[in-house]
Amino acid sequence: MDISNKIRSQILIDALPHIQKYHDKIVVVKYGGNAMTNAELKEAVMSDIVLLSEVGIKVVLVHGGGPEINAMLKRVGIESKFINGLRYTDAETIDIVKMVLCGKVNKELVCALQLHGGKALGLCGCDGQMILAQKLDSEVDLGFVGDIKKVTTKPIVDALNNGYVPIISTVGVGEDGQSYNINADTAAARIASCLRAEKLILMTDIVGLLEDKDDDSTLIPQVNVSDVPYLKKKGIISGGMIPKIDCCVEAVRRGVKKTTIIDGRVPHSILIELLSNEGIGTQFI
Ligand SMILES: Nc1ncnc2c1ncn2[C@@H]1O[C@H](COP(=O)(O)OP(=O)(O)O)[C@@H](O)[C@H]1O
Ligand SMILES: CC(=O)N[C@@H](CCC(=O)OP(=O)(O)O)C(=O)O
Repeated sequence: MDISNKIRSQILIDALPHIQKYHDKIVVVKYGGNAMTNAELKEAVMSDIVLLSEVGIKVVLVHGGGPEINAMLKRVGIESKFINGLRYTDAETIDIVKMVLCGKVNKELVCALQLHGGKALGLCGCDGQMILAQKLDSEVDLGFVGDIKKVTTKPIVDALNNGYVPIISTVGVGEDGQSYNINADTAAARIASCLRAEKLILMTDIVGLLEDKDDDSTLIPQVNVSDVPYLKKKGIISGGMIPKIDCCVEAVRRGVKKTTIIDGRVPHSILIELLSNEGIGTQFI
């Protein structure tokens, strides 16, 4: 056997225990950032998800779409406004959020996965009252930004049990029928914990949690959630990483076995993380 065949077969053999570990288990992937806007990376994510489903892993895809919402708001002459990382969502904005997330982005992902031979079912938090929300109570009024009151997992579980990959956009519904805009990381973490998922993967545009956010060589591969307050106090976790890490902590505390932040700029990062001995990014335990 030449060396390249040896490497090829070793990679496949290495995948076996990981496939066995995750077989029939639920893995929630929050999809966003570069991996969603770059066509090549998007293709890689779609084929990864189809591969994982074909080997019996129950993948749930929760997607973002912040940049697409910004672009559409710009087209209709509305300025995007963020407060503490959350979009100020007035009556006009929630309409655009619904159109973009539940319409355009969600259906594009459903079609893309199907083009790769997968079976996808697009859902938003309003479907089957999957994400029951209420107005987020915050110091500054954020309009129709929602706080998750309850997740009904039946539509997701039914889709999985029928062989579909549920693709979820994070617009929730209030008891009065009002739609609410929910941050996709937050929703993914809550959905993962309600599903008692084996794993939550948050894709982002950085290698993971870094000791020094400007130096990729300072990756922290594993974090115990009890160390997070210390890391925050030391100023290691800042900016956009704060809500992301909070989601990881919440997911682990609520029973998700493993939560990992991975670099969505790396092609096939989901496969490397799930099915190789290496793993990538930062894992929270
Ligand atoms: N310790 C840290 N390690 C990595 N990134 C950090 C850290 N502290 C702050 N950040 C910042 O957080 C950003 C990731 O958050 P964000 O841009 O909100 O992600 P996303 O758009 O994927 O939701 C990084 O690009 C980086 O600038
Ligand atoms: C309340 C709030 O901010 N909602 C987000 C929902 C989409 C999202 O989270 O998309 P990314 O993951 O691409 O950032 C928004 O309106 O942009």
